[in-house]
Amino acid sequence: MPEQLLEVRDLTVEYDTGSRPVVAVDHVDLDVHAGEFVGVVGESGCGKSTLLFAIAHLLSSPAAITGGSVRFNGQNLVTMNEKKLAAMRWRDFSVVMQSAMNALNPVKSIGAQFQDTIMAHDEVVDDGRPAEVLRLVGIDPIHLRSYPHQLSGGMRQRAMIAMALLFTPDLIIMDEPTSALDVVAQRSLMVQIKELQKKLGFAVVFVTHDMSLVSHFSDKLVVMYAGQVVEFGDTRAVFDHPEHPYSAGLLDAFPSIRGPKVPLTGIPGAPPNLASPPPGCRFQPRCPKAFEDCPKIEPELYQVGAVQARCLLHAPDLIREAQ
Ligand SMILES: Nc1ncnc2c1ncn2[C@@H]1O[C@H](COP(=O)(O)OP(=O)(O)OP(=O)(O)O)[C@@H](O)[C@H]1O
Repeated sequence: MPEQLLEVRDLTVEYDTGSRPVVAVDHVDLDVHAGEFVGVVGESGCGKSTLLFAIAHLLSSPAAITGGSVRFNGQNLVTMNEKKLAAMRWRDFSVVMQSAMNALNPVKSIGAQFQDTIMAHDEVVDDGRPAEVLRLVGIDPIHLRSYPHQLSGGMRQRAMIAMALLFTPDLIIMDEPTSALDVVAQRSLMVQIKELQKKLGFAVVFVTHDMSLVSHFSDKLVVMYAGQVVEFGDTRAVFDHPEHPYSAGLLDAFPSIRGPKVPLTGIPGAPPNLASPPPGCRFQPRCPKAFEDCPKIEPELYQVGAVQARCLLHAPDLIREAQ
């Protein structure tokens, strides 16, 4: 078993809205091992981005971590001071956000921005490193002299990934890094991220709406619903046999590129307001398998074979009662 890199325990994040807080991340546990590719999926508003921001300690008001820990290489990022965190960001873990390509400074060349990142750390970096990381992501190093507007969207996104690789971190956190690109550019960037990951050995936590992307690229899958993890396990196991009706619904809502043509069903209704989630299981108002206990009992994450699922269908006590 590779070493444990990231250990998230009981992590809770709330947005202070003045009235009832919005609990966007609710007691989430997550383990990431060295070199692993973990996909995080779920509908819009289920807390995926908030979880990533919380892990990287990049949340700003009105969001705040109200409980839990994020241990990275054994150190708790939640209680770490900003100076220590700043030294770790880029060097030990980097973050590539959804609109990363717009995160580049428009009035500075790519090379100058790479230098700024290097200068912000005490690490000694080889002079040739900026050119090397650009080459790694398939961009001619001549573009170190280019300004962001001189690059295409895909190239800017690649440049951000190159920046994330400057110090070869142990972990790269990515929030839909390919969503602004066309399908062809999206695929080629994903293939490249995967190849780099294999070559350089970093772990990835990757948020996406796109089930086909995670099916091809991630080792482990986290399915989130209404701020909670509802299923976690090997991607293949979840795809072959989803144990939570929400995971099954998500899978049925996406077309298979190569598989047989089947009608897409989708999930009726919409995710709940996280300031006042429904009682019991949060998915029960939309669940095709809901039964009388579902609005009454809050399910835990139950071990079901190789995966974990937050569904009363797998609650050991209820299964025993039903027998
Ligand atoms: N500033 C805010 N104030 C109050 N609630 C917020 C705020 N920002 C986000 N939220 C709520 O937090 C929840 C989680 O949002 P988040 O952006 O993390 O979800 P997501 O799964 O990443 O969505 P998407 O896929 O659309 O990016 C949502 O219900 C959202 O309404």
